[in-house]
Amino acid sequence: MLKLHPSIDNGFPPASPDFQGGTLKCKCATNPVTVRIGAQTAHNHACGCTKCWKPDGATFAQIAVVSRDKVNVASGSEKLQIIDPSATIQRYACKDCGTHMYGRIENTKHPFYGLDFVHTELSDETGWSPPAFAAFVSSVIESGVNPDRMSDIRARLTELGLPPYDCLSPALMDAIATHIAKQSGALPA
Ligand SMILES: N[C@@H](CCC(=O)N[C@@H](CSCO)C(=O)NCC(=O)O)C(=O)O
Ligand SMILES: [Zn+2]
Ligand SMILES: [Zn+2]
Repeated sequence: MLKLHPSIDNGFPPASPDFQGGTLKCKCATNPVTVRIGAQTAHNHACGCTKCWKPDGATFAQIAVVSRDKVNVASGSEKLQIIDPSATIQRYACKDCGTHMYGRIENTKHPFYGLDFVHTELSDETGWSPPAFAAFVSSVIESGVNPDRMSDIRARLTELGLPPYDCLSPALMDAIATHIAKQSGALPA
């Protein structure tokens, strides 16, 4: 079977009603970085881009957003470093194991400002929002996936209930464009 991501390949449970979050833990056996997420996530998706963290051997990342005020580093903050300070999403990773613990947008004008990006499979809790689409699918080629595999990859994503897109989902792209149009004055604010 074509493997995309360990939390996606066998299907995924639905979100639990009233789920209140959980604790993300990096892969270090000792002194792990832990991050408390105090709310349910939204817009969970598989992401094929080169920037999102993927577990060993995975072709896709799984990534969701949550309000930045619900994200708190609980332990190991001294091990966190920003992978690329110039990136739109500043990804805080564990220096020792490389796991990305959260990604933060500091540009207050960005459509997603206020939302942090997190990988909920790093938590032991169940009940997180499941992935609902696949983003930046063509970008897996940038990581070395043979382009000849793309139709099988898209077919498998579709079979799993994750419509494949080469940027974000239409709903998110519309939300981004609406935000930009309101900023420019093309639409009323
Ligand atoms: N082809 C590029 C695409 C990278 C990209 O634009 N990634 C998106 C989605 S990440 C989560 O969905 C993005 O918003 N990136 C901003 C950032 O990473 O700072 C590639 O694969 O590298
Ligand atoms: Zn670690
Ligand atoms: Zn990504």
